[in-house]
Amino acid sequence: MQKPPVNSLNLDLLVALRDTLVKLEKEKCKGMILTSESPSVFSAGLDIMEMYRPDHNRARKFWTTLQDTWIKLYSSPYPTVAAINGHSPAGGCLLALSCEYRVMVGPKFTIGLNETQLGIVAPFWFQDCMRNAIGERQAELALTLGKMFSVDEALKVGLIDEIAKDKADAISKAEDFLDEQSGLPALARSTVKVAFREATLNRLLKNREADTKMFLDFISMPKVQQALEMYMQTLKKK
Ligand SMILES: CCCCC/C=C\C/C=C\CC/C=C/CC(=O)SCCNC(=O)CCNC(=O)[C@H](O)C(C)(C)COP(=O)(O)OP(=O)(O)OC[C@H]1O[C@@H](n2cnc3c(N)ncnc32)[C@H](O)[C@@H]1OP(=O)(O)O
Repeated sequence: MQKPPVNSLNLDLLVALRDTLVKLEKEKCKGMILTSESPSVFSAGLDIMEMYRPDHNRARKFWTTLQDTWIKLYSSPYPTVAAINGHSPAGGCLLALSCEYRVMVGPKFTIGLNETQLGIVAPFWFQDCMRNAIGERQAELALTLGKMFSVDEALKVGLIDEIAKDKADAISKAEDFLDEQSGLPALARSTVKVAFREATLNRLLKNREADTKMFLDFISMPKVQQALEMYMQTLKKK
């Protein structure tokens, strides 16, 4: 990802990500490493400006493109690794959680689904991804608190799989994971992957329109708009 300054996921970046994932699958990609060009941010999550005083049609397109991107990434037949070389809050954490393996550069960055802290709610499929990675108990704690994990905490709870000392080390560890996968029969590998992920995927696939409506209704609430405005101001003042 290369959208300065913080790889916030706006409609344009989501379209680019989705189209890349479609292309990789078509071209029978053997494996993908998702990382960031920024030295300190993997992705700042959803672009707040897409949710603040939105145009209804654009907001709908934004959300359905996010759903498409997640479905493609989460169900990709080829192996996927997130080389998390910077902070990874909210939607950034979702991208990392949707890969099969996570290597994060330590020690100073943070990762987590922090939505509760912002007065918004992580959608059920964000929550499912966290639950699948760290288990029911830890996911409930993390999501109710909107906890941002340090790299050490993330490893301990199973949110990431390995710590790297810098980006090059993270890429090298990610390549080791892909090398290991490349020795396996591809169809057997992807069938097992999709079987593990099917229930989570189907939950969104069967409820896409309801999920979209919930998002649109949620961001139309004056209280949510107020919370987003205050949050944007805090970020800008900083
Ligand atoms: C009741 C029923 C409910 C049902 C629920 C149904 C639906 C749910 C509805 C909605 C859910 C929506 C889900 C949202 C998930 C998200 O992803 S929300 C986004 C959360 N992201 C964050 O909280 C991260 C915020 N950013 C940061 O913490 C920091 O920027 C950083 C990533 C740690 C980097 O810090 P750094 O110091 O390097 O940079 P700056 O903070 O100075 O930022 C630079 C620049 O970028 C702007 N910016 C940062 N983050 C965002 C963002 N997410 N979107 C837009 N813009 C962002 C920041 O304002 C600075 O701008 P500048 O001052 O103009 O340079």
